[in-house]
Amino acid sequence: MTGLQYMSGFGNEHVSEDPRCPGALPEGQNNPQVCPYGLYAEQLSGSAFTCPRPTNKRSWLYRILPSVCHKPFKPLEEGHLTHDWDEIEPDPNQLRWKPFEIPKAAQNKMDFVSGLHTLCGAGEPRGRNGIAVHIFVCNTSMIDRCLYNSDGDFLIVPQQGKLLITTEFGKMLVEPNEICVIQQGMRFSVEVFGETRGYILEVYGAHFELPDLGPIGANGLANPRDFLVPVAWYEDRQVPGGYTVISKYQGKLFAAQQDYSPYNVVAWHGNYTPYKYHLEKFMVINAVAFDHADPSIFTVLTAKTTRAGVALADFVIFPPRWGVANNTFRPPYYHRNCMSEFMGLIKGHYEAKEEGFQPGGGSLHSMMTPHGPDADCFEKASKAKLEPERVADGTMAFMFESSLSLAVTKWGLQTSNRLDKNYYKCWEPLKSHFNPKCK
Ligand SMILES: O=C(O)Cc1cc(O)ccc1O
Ligand SMILES: [Fe+2]
Repeated sequence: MTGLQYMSGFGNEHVSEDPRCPGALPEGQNNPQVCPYGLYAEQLSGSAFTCPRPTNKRSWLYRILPSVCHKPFKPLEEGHLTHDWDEIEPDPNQLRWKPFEIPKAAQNKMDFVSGLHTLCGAGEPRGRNGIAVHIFVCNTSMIDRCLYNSDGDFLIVPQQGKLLITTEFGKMLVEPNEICVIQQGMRFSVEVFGETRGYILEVYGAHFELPDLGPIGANGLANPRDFLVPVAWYEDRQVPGGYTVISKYQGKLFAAQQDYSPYNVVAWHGNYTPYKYHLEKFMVINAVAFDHADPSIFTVLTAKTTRAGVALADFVIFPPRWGVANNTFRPPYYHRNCMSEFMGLIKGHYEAKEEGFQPGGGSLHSMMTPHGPDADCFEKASKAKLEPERVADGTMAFMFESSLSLAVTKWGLQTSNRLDKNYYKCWEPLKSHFNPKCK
């Protein structure tokens, strides 16, 4: 498991062959009349054929059988996925969830697919414009079944437990404080090693990119070379009982049977791949004179819309760093935003809320819903001696920030039973300090 190899670079063109079959990649062309080792050639397109070069994405897979060899798809009643954003009346309140419960394997075996729960989202996969935030909780590995998402890309944030992810491109081990992206159409299976939980940002109709750096320059934030891509790995495995290929298609799950493992890609090349990234590698930038900088300085990845500077969704982290700003209220400011802010916590505490916001839980501050530091944080930070100080050591909070107005699902508001009904109370003790006679 630890011996896994990766190739490095964001969005690069890679070539990879399983070392058991040297020369499996055709030389100089994609579709020879007969491929080396008798393999089938299959293209996986991640962008329209005609996209301009910087956004054109595709990979060529050389496999034992083409993916088309399967029985018909049938609806699969499993998990708690939805993109029905009208299940329940809208709720503009500040929302906070206690850690989502992971079932015990002895009582309720759940794998990555059956443990998917949609929490909030907007838009829809058919129009190729939207996002969803899902929580996954599981205790069992996916055995002889794989998932692919026809609707969009999954950015997966494990919070508890490692994920050993087998993909058509090879294997990746993704631990808490790492993230991975499995893009539209890529088949994958998740092995787990105990009670496991995490968050997923799904985007329909866009792929994640590194943010532009503007005046920061040519380096910084998430550096391209720190993104890791798996190397080709295959198994030539017949599965007489039936292997189940699950497709998330137009928001619903469908299952098709086939009698072989889909991880039969002996070699591949291209720039459309899954990848992972360790959040500790993020080169943090912060204010070094005065004021609190907007959290966009912490953007790891962005899924853009066609409106300049407006993200379908940004993945933003709050990493350990130095706080040194003078004459400044250093925690996040009070805020009303034309974007939606979903936050999660991988470990530790979040500086604006020492209590109540826990690892494995979440919060949603919807469009224009006021939010900011709780009363305790305000009082402390208004009086703190402003020395250089480590902020967020040993912690990792993150935000999915979207230009869409997110609806919360019935599971989120009711069935999960994790909503913190007292969240609003954390601001109640804030009192007026106004004194017109004293500046
Ligand atoms: O806690 C939040 O709401 C996220 C957030 C953090 C920050 O540093 C500044 C603005 C902001 O919305
Ligand atoms: Fe905010």
